Amino acid sequence: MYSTTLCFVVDGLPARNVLLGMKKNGFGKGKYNGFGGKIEQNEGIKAAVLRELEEECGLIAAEQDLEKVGELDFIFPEQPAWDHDVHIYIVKRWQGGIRETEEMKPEWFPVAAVPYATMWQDDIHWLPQVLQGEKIKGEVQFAADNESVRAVTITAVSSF
Ligand SMILES: CNc1ncnc2c1ncn2[C@@H]1O[C@H](COP(=O)(O)OP(=O)(O)OP(=O)(O)O)[C@@H](O)[C@H]1O
Repeated sequence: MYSTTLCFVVDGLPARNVLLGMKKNGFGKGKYNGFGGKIEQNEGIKAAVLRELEEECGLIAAEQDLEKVGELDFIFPEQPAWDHDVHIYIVKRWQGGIRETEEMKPEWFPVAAVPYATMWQDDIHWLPQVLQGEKIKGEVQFAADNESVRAVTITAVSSF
């Protein structure tokens, strides 16, 4: 099981608008998502969040501006090499401007128009709560197609 980060840039919490990126290559290609990726060996989680944020959309943030809002395990029973966990963060303050990169094409969405149909199918089970300002923990199990959700347990937590 490997570990990843996922960061949502918002204009406040509860959010009115959220920055998502269309992933252009690799795992999740063709889907909108927050910014993130694998945590490297000996890298701190927050350092990984900031590195991926800048690599994928050009924004620069500081560790003290990252708010942890979720922890999920993604389980792929038919493809166990894909099992991973994700540390989910929100950022409300940043520097620099958004730019399209080789990995992602960033785009702002009103929270009421988040394109869930073009995102990982688990997202609709927890991202609305996160954008409302809740913190969540849970596990998602994917079906044989490695896309549809077979089972999901999400619980609200008061802090991390
Ligand atoms: C299965 N359901 C899922 N639902 C929501 N988000 C998901 C996800 N599965 C992966 N994610 C996120 O997608 C990014 C992939 O990153 P990923 O391409 O693996 O990382 P990284 O950029 O280091 O890798 P490569 O350079 O392409 O190998 C990373 O933020 C990860 O948390």
